[in-house]
Order: sequence, then C-alpha cells, then structure tokens
Amino acid sequence: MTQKLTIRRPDDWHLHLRDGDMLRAVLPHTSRHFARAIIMPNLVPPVVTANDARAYRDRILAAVPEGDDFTPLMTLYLTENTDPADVAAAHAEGLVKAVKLYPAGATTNSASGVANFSNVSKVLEKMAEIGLPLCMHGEVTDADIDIFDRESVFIDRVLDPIRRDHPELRVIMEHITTSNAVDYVRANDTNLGATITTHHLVINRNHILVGGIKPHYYCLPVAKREEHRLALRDAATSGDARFFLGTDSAPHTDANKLLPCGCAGCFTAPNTMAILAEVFEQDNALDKLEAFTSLNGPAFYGLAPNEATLTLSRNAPEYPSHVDTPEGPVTIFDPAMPLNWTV
Ligand SMILES: NC(=O)N[C@@H](CC(=O)O)C(=O)O
Ligand SMILES: [Zn+2]
Ligand SMILES: [Zn+2]
Repeated sequence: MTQKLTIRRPDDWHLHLRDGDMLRAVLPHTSRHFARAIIMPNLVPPVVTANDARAYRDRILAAVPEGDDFTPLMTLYLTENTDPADVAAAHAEGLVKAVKLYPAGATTNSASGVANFSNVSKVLEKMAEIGLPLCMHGEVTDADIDIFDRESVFIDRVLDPIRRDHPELRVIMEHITTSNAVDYVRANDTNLGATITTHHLVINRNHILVGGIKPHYYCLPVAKREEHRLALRDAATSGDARFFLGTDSAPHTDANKLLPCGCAGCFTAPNTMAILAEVFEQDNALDKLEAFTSLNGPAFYGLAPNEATLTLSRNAPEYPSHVDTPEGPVTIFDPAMPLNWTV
C-alpha cells in the first residue's frame, strides 16, 4: 500500500477569496497547499476593470502569510458594458488570466452579469483573437427551467452557440456537475476544458436533502443525482487533460448559510487535498491525482507546472470544524467519510 505520495504543488483553477477580514482569514488555507489560483471576481461591487483587478490583486498579495509562495491569477467579471480594449490591455500587461461570465442572477453576486449574450460578442471576439480564456458559470436562469436541468440546458442554449460563433475562443466550463457536461467536453477536443470541484466528487443531492436540510452542502450549481457524481469522478480520475481542479471554495459565514434563504457555497480550501487523495485512492487512481491538481490546469492556461512539490502521507488528517473569522465562523466542508491522507 502506498504510504507517501509526492506530487507537483497543486493550483486551484476556481477560488473565491472574498475581501477584507474574510480574505485575510481564508487565504492562508489556500496558500498553505496551492501555489496559484484563479481568483473569482464576484465581489460586491464586482472586479470589472483592469484597475479593479490590479487593486484586488494587491490586497490579496498583502494578505499572503509570510513564507507562503502564492500567486493570484486574476479574472475580470464580464458585464454587458465591458470594454474590449480594457480587457485586451489587462491581458497584455499580464494582469488577468481569464474573463468570467456569470449569467445575470445565476449565483452569488451575479446581478451585474450578462442577460443578453449578444451584447458581449465584441468582447468575446477580442478574447478569441488574443487567446484570453473565458470561464463560465454554466447555468441558465429561466424561471421555467428546473434547477437540476439548468446546466444541461445552458450547454445547448448558450455554450454551444457561443462556441460556434467564436470557434477560436478558449472556454472553461466551471464547476461542472452533470454527465451532460462531461460528455460535451469529451466530444470537443479543441479550446474547451472544465473544472471540477472537490465537493461535487463527494456529494450528490441526497446529501443536501435526506434526513433534514443540510445548508452546508448547498452550493451552485446544486449537486445532482448519483449517476452524475459518478460521471464527474470518472472524468476527474481519468487523467484526461481537459478536466482539472477548481475547488470553488466559497466561504460564507455560518450566519449567512443558516438562514431561511441561505447562501450557496462550500468552503473546501482547508481539506481539499486530503479529500481528493481519498477520492482518487477509492477509485484506484492515485497515480492520476497529480494530473488533475497540478498538470492539466497549467497546460490549459499555457503555464508551466509548479517546480515545488507537495507530499501526502497516509495519516488521518486533523482539521477543525470551522475557521474563525472576524465576521463569524465559516464551516469547513464535511466529506462525510473517513479520510486517510494528510498533507
Ligand atoms: N458556488 C457557489 O455556490 N457559490 C459561489 C459562486 C459560484 O461559484 O457560483 C460564491 O461566490 O459563493
Ligand atoms: Zn459559479
Ligand atoms: Zn465559484
């Protein structure tokens, strides 16, 4: 039995760090294990312009604990008023690594997102031309579409048309949750990748709803049926370079989670690597963990993998149930299974 596993230091290709006190409280849980992360721009107000991204990057860098080596990879929040020239300048100076598309109203802080996709075609054209990837929260928001179908409908109605209009555009389907998304990625070999979260490899919708409602398992896109979780497991552990880790670690205080209308998001930064080692071992794929966490993502983004390494050893990890922040406690994702690997 493998007792130790050394892999290149991982990166997180989808991360929410928030701002201010929350940023300072949660960032160390990422920078301890991860060398880089794609930083989501859904602050209030959102990170829309190159100037916003520069200022946010500097606040993140100021919060990195001494001794940790962490590089935030910034993104811009796409709005219908986004200026293609501002995006191109931010890319040219190396400031941003992607632009993020939120359908208006789809998720946390997405009110400024895109309602009419034809209004962003000039920006997408520019991004295709300069090779700047588009990260997508892939869910439609139509009231008449069932929440469990919103990802698969998005693929047909939004994603596929955008890719046909802009075949050179590099697209990342973020936090995929369905076999439909896995199949779509597998059927397209150019300019398309997908991130998969830690929690969607572990939970299905029963975890949220059986035996009482479990707000800490509520995130968006919402977890689906078991067959979809198994499809995600198969994709993540296959070594297929189009699939890579984006934790979507999304801290909300317990006070904001445990409400009649609670926030969506799972906070997985502290125990993600321990959980993933468990998941990959269960699927006899420990040898594919490095590809998923440390190789496929950089390759898609055209970056070199990290030189530094991270070692996991066979020991039950110890971590608290929550992280204290000045805004209140933030509960750490409970994988609901014993874990046997420690970083
Ligand atoms: N995933 C979530 O459930 N929540 C994210 C937003 C997002 O990634 O959609 C958040 O910012 O809280
Ligand atoms: Zn999202
Ligand atoms: Zn997210």
